[in-house]
Amino acid sequence: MSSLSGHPYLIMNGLGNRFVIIDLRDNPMVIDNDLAKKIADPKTGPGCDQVITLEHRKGIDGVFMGIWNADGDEVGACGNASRCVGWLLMEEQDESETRFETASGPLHATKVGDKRIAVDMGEPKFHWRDIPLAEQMDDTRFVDIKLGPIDNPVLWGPSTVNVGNPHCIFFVDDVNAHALEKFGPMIEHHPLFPERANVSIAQVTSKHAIRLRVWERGAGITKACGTAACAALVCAHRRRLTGRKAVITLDGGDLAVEWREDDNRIIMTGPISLDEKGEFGTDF
Ligand SMILES: N[C@H](CCC[C@H](N)C(=O)O)C(=O)O
Repeated sequence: MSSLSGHPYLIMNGLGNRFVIIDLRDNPMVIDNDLAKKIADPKTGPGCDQVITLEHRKGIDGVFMGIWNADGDEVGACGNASRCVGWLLMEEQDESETRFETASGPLHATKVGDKRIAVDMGEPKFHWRDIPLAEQMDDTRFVDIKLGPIDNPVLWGPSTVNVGNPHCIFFVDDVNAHALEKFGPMIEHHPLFPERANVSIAQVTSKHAIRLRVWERGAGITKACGTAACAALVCAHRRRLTGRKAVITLDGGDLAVEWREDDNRIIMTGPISLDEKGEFGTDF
């Protein structure tokens, strides 16, 4: 099994959501749980929220974007990293749009400005089996989740949605009034979510603006989460709290999200940043 020592990597971020991006197209290798954790942990590697790879995977045309959370688990979607990978491929191909694959399906990215990328994140899924939830819930706009030790009535009745990954969104009056670092992991690991969940608190400040804070599955509180921004917009619209377009303000900055009526697809637009070019040391 080839190692990563001496292999180059990029550090990129989307609104402070930090990624180590490794191009494995010329020397394919398996990133397992332990290696992903080692890369993501700043004590043992460059440190990041997610490890991202560019790969050629058997049976898949074009470039495949691999995604591993800091806890080492491989997942199917990462909105902020999708903008970064889209930008890298468009720079490489000298194009203003590009397509690439993920475990949750194909993505289409478009350059809409200098280091500003729009990604078509596909269609949301609301059926309880598609989130997935462990038991039948007929209205996933208001999920009856037993909060148990959290026991905070303000948090009752979150919305759930799958936007390539599972999300649970609590709508609150003030995002700063809730200890997300405490109840985030409890909901992430709640038995209602067999694949766990990304957990957000959303404060709707107008028909076209949402303030959002996120506890990411497998990564904890991050400065921004692109898929959570998409999840929050579609869930807010389903609850008649916003229109189909909104600016989502995360701790790290703003994303523009639109849930198109004509084709049911979610378009997420925001900045990217290339921060560093590095090389793995001999201990990899
Ligand atoms: N923690 C997420 C993956 C990364 C999502 C986030 N970084 C984004 O920008 O969407 C999950 O387990 O589904």
